[in-house]
Amino acid sequence: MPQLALRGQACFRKSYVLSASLYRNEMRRFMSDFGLLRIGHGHDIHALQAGYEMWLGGVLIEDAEQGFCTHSDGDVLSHAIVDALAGAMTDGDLGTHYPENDPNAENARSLEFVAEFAGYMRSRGYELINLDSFITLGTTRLRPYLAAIRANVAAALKISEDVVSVKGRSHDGIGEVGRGEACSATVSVLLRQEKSI
Ligand SMILES: Nc1ccn([C@@H]2O[C@H](COP(=O)(O)O)[C@@H](O)[C@H]2O)c(=O)n1
Ligand SMILES: C[C@@]1(CO)OP(=O)(O)OP(=O)(O)OC[C@H]1O
Repeated sequence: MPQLALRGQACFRKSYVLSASLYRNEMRRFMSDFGLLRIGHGHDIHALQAGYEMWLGGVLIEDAEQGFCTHSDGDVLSHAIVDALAGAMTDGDLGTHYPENDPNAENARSLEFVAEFAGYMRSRGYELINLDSFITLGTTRLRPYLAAIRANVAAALKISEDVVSVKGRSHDGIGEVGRGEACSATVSVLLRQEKSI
């Protein structure tokens, strides 16, 4: 069993017999060793339209015959990443930080939102432990692009590619994503908060 889980169990067992203040001390010690772990989820979906480009993780999907007709570049992966980070920090969502009526966000490269938001996250004392993601798209094979997307995301977040995963799914022709009418992304993140209680 990982050391973190063992320490957690020990804290829990002791909490039965220790007073509240001793329990708090134990938790303080646990958190100063490992920090507080926080999970975040992000999701986004955009319709696809002919005559528009498709950008995912800051990479132009050149094989895509349709793209996103949105305020920004519509990069669903980048949007879902910001939402996942904001969720883990309980700090609003994409639209709170990058409103749809903000002229600066018009035609923005959404990967820049990711880089900027990651800087904000660090300034608030959080560290990103790992990120896992899915892009779901029925029409265009993404595998040739996944390595470049992963590298872009890791660079924007200033973390190693070893802790970034970007996967593709087709949805087997089912629903609007499977039929190629839309493209979606889901993201999970784990953050460590350097904070004492
Ligand atoms: N747009 C996509 C979707 C999937 N892939 C790759 O194909 C594998 C099988 O996916 P299914 O959803 O069809 O079962 C998947 O693991 C990806 O590697 C892809 O490249 N582009
Ligand atoms: C990113 C923002 C802002 O430019 O615009 P869109 O590109 O429309 O994307 P969406 O995911 O619909 O909403 C979030 C908006 O805040």
